[in-house]
Order: sequence, then structure tokens, then C-alpha cells
Amino acid sequence: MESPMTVPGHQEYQTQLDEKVSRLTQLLSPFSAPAPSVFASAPVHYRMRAEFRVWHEGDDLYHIMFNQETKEKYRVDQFAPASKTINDAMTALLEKVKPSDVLRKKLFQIDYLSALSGELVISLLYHRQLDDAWEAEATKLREALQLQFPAVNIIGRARKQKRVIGGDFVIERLPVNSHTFVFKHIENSFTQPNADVNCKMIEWALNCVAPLKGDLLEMYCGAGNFSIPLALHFDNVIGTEIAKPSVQAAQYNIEKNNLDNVKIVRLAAEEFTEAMKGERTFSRLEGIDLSAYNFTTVLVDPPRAGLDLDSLKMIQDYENIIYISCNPETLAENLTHLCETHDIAESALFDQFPFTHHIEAGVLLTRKG
Ligand SMILES: C[S@@+](CC[C@H](N)C(=O)[O-])C[C@H]1O[C@@H](n2cnc3c(N)ncnc32)[C@H](O)[C@@H]1O
Repeated sequence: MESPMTVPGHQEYQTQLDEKVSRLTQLLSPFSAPAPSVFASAPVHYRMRAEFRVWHEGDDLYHIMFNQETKEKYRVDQFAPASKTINDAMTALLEKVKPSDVLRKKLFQIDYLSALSGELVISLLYHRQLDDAWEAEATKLREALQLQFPAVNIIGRARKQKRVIGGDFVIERLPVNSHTFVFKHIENSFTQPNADVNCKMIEWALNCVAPLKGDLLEMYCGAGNFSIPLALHFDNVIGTEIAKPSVQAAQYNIEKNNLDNVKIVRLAAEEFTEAMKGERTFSRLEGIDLSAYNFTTVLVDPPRAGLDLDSLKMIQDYENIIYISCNPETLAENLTHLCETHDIAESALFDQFPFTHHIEAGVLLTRKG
């Protein structure tokens, strides 16, 4: 079992990025899209999250991963794609967990969530129930790690159990243009994995909306990753999101960034579309008069499946559409509808996932003249 700490070379990275650019260009070519702007990733330490299985060997214990092709396990002492904070924590954590019978017993997985701010959540996953003895040891572990990491939280997870030592989130500080935005990122909720490339995505979106006025409607807004920076530009923003923890984080983020023109509503995109069409009313929209907004622009950032047909039709009512996609195939399918009414004015490739074949893309659509 070998630890593949070898970092792929620049040429290998560039070749793969070039392939992604040509794949995206090809997928967008039926829609007469301009050539995509390309936002590259750092070659190492770009991931804010990492998950490892744990291997026990006598008194020893280490992180492992699996080769996706051969399914063979390999030892991972350091993991170049993960942030420096995660790499430092991997060593520091195991040093302290190894000698503790309570902490190591039936520990099978370790998940790390870090932030550019240096904050860190470590989740320890067990095949046994966690008791007060575990909590006492985990509290001591956190205190010991706090000497090295300014803000570190520990979570213990087992079947139907979650014990939190500290908090279950990190506070991120994202530099976007000349501004720093504060974001609460909750463990086990969606957050963009590559923080630097995420900042470039937000800057690209801000650039797209620079000439636009009025109000912004956003669907699939998560914890307000786009809603909050874009609120500095628009008069008002309404964001919708299905996941309760993300909506709660978004409310926190609105307050911490001192915004009073953003509302986040917990609704599925499909439900929100029904509300916009006047087909259904929702108590969660009470006090919000959707007809009073002057929505000129809609931003969508759906999961891999893309948008349903009704939501596609609904967003075609707006002058400007920003579509952020983690799956260019469903983006292209959705564009066959959207380009009946809109043209692609800008396109972009954000290399959120270097050294994989995954593509994150963005398009700005404007209503046909
Ligand atoms: C790709 S993430 C984007 C989140 C956010 N824009 C960001 O940049 O962090 C997609 C988001 O859509 C949410 N989601 C998934 N299905 C949904 C649905 N049917 N309706 C509304 N939101 C949904 C997920 O919880 C997730 O937060």
C-alpha cells in the first residue's frame, strides 16, 4: 500500500484543462456561445473538504483511500488536493487519536471541512454508539488541537447519533474583488469545494450583472454563496433553497454581512415555480409580495440533474439568466429550451475539480432582441 503524494505536473494539469475547455466549447457550440472564459485552479491544496476511511493495523491507525479503478486501498498520510489546514490536521489528529482506546474504538471514517479563514471541523464516524466517556475524550482532543488550530470543532457520528464538541460549522471569509464576505459553512451541507475557484465564480457573476439593475431572483441558493455578494449590486434579492440547514446558514450570513435587502425562503425550486405562476400559495412566503419585485435577472445553480421543464419555462420570463452548472450535459439539454428565447452572451469554465473530468460551467443568457 503506497501513499500517492506525487503531485501531477503542470503539463498534465494544462492538458486536462484544455480537454475540458474543448468539451464545453463543443457542448455549447449549437447555441452560438462565445468562447468560454477559463478560470484555472491552484494545482495543490485547493479542496476545502476531504473524507478518508480509517485503517487499523495493530496499534497503528491511518487514513486510507481507494483507487477508483482497481478498488485497492492505499495509505494517505498527506493529501495534496486538500487545504494546508487539512493536511496539518491529518497528522495532528492521528497522533492524538492513536493512543486513546476510547477515540479509536470502531472509528471507520474521518471527514474534514476547512475554510480559508483557518477554521476546521473534524467529523469522526463510528460503528458504535458514543457515550459520555467518548465525549470527555473528544473534548480533551479538541482542547489539545486548539493549541495548533485557532478554531477547531469535533463531531462524533454513529447510527442515529451526532455529538457536537464546539460547533458543527466553520466561519469562512471569502475575498471577492476588494470585499471580504463572511459565510457560515455547515458540516454535511453543500458548499463549493474549491474556495479560490469559488471566489472567481462569484467575481464572474458580479461582472455579468455589472450593467444590470432591478431585483435578483435566485434558485438553489444554498447558504447564499451568490445571493450575498450579488445583493451589493441589486436592489433586492430573493433566494430559494430546499435544505433547512443551508437556509439557516443563509439567514446567519445575511445578518453577518449587514444586508437588509436579501430574503431566503425554504422552498423547492419546483414549489417556487408553482408560487410564481400563482398556482399555489405557501405559508413560507407569507409577508413576501412576489408581484411587487422588479426581477430583471434570475440566477440558478441546480444539482447535476439540471432544471425541470416548468422551472425552465418560468425563468424564461426574465431578461437575464445566469446559469451555473456542475453538469455541462444537463446544461446543454436545458439550453435547447432557454435558447428559444435567449442568447448566450457569456460563458465560463471554472475548474472547481482539477485532476478529474468534472466541469463547472457558467453562462449568461440575455433575452433575444
Ligand atoms: C450546486 S448546489 C448550489 C448551492 C449554492 N448556489 C452555492 O454556490 O453554494 C445546489 C443546491 O440546490 C439545493 N437543492 C437541491 N434540490 C433542490 C430543489 N429541488 N429545490 C431547491 N433547492 C434544491 C441543494 O440543497 C444545494 O444547496
